[in-house]
Amino acid sequence: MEAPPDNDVLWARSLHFRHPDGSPGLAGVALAVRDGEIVAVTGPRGSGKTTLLRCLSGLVPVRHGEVWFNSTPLHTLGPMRREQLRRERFSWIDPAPALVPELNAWENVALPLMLRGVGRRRAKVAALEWLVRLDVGDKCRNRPHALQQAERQRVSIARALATAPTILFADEPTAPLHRGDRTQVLRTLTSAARSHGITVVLATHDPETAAQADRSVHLLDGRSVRTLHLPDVPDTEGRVAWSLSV
Ligand SMILES: Nc1ncnc2c1ncn2[C@@H]1O[C@H](COP(=O)(O)OP(=O)(O)OP(=O)(O)O)[C@@H](O)[C@H]1O
Repeated sequence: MEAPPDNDVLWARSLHFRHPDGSPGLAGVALAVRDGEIVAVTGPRGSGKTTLLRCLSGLVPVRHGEVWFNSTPLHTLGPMRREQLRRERFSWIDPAPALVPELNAWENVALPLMLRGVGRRRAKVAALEWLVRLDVGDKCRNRPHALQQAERQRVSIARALATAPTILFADEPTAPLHRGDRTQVLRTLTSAARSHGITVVLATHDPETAAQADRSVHLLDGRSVRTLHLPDVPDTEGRVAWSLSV
């Protein structure tokens, strides 16, 4: 078993995955993500984006292939060690906000900080700063049921960034937002990630969202493909794009 290159924070090789009911999920994906990079995982619905993020983040066990986080082979870890790693080094944003209903907005953002040992007062200050950054500072005392869906997602994004994870996995993070708000929230997310040195792996089927990343990896039927854009071709079809399985 050979460890990945030093400057890759996340590295996967020959990644195959089948869902518990036998449905195919991934069919030999390879991926390398450098420290601090923002990588978009793109592809049509059902192409395996969520499944890939779940495998890379240790949410599901990898039985065929390798996933490395720095020099740690995630594919060899048991459930307890994977869970610990996820809690300490990773954050996750779901397409639908999942907040603790009994806690208000700032308490939701502060919770993962307090679970890491940060005192309540310091955690509250940090939570409020992130909520302001995500434009929901005035809703900090509202519980999730008293927030709109888009506001709940802003709180979820604040919570994911507040712990300054090494890697943030974001699965369609702007899906519940109004179209007009998406670019602004995504810019906040990417600029916060850049300023804090957070690596981001972002699943999206939206080309505008993918354009905010440093680089895209395209999935098709659970395989990574490389899209080559040819220079202008003088025909009525305009630019031609080829997809090659790699
Ligand atoms: N829990 C599951 N059990 C069985 N099949 C699943 C499960 N989750 C996903 N699949 C199937 O695996 C394939 C990949 O799904 P996945 O959700 O990873 O794709 P996706 O690219 O994220 O799609 P979307 O953009 O719709 O979220 C699809 O064919 C899907 O139906």
